[in-house]
Amino acid sequence: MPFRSGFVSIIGRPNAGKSTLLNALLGQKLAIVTHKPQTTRTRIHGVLEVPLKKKTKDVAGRPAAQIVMVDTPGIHKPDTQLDRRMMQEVHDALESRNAVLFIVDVTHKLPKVDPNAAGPGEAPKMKITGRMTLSAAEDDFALQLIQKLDCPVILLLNKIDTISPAEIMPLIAHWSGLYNFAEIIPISARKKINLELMLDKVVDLLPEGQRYFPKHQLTDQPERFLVAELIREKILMLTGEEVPYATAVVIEKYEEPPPQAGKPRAGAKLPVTKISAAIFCERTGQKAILIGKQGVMLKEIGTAARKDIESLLGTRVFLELFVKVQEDWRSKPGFIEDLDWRRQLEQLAEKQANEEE
Ligand SMILES: Nc1nc2c(ncn2[C@@H]2O[C@H](COP(=O)(O)OP(=O)(O)OP(=O)(O)O)[C@@H](O)[C@H]2O)c(=O)[nH]1
Repeated sequence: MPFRSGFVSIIGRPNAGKSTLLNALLGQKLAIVTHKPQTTRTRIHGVLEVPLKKKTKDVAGRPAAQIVMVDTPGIHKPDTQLDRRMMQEVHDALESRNAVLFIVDVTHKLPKVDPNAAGPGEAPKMKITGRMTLSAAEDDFALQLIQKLDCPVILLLNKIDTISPAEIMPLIAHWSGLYNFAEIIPISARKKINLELMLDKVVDLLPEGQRYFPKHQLTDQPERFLVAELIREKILMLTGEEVPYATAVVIEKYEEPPPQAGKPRAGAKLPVTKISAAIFCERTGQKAILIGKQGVMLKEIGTAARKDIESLLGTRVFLELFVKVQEDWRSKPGFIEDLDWRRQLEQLAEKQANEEE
């Protein structure tokens, strides 16, 4: 069977489980996951190698494939310049895709379909009331987005580990009335339920083609930016209210250990990666929270992040964290552009070229 390849974007509203799905498929933590909405800020490419499944009497078989998965920020109504940037990331991720996975959280209450809201020939609109307002508006917004796409969309009903099987059928009926999905698959990203089935269906939708990335490359995002995300994840987990949303992390120094000749001796200490990172917040009050009494919070963030970074890099890590105030950075397009890891990568390359001249 000829090899297949293609780009597949994962979209859905905040907290639907996009990053959990990406990590579950890749078998490695690539995207940060927290219970707080809007954890993911930029597009992340995860490169997934899907092995050939031989056809047998009971199994339909599947060609081998490379799926470039694109995780996106949650679809939400933009309030700040940063939100607008995040939504631009979603739009970009939907450009020229082979397929889209639209993921919804089955624990959210269903919005009602309003038969009078749509004109003749238009897609049904949802009736949005009371406490469902925000989440339903976000699903509605997502539906409007996918209606403009010309690639197949698979609906993933995520978190089925939290509901009874009897509750699944009404959900399928509800969603199939709203859009002509290529497939509707109930899954649990956390418990890895139905992910193989989902991969079979995705590969089915891909064209024949060669790999976009080398076989063992897991992501297009260099390690130093994954490191920044791991630090941001700890801030999201350990601080509350506005602080996580007003925080950005920039790696200022990243010194990898020199390459080791030959295999390390048994019992030898691992080499050290030296990393300095700036944590930007918007106000001095937030800075005080991030540092904590006698630096306790910053120490906790650093210790937790260091452990994860060490397991990502496979080295020991010396991590220095600094907290800096950049007033209202979420409203400053220039600063937000500079935070984009692709932009930082360009700047680093320029700096390196200048140093070499
Ligand atoms: N019970 C259950 N929880 C899940 C499942 N998938 C994700 N979650 C949880 O839902 C929360 C949000 O998951 P994320 O993967 O960060 O969601 P996201 O859609 O990437 O969120 P944003 O980055 O905010 O857009 C986390 O607490 C996950 O552990 C699932 O299949 N079952």
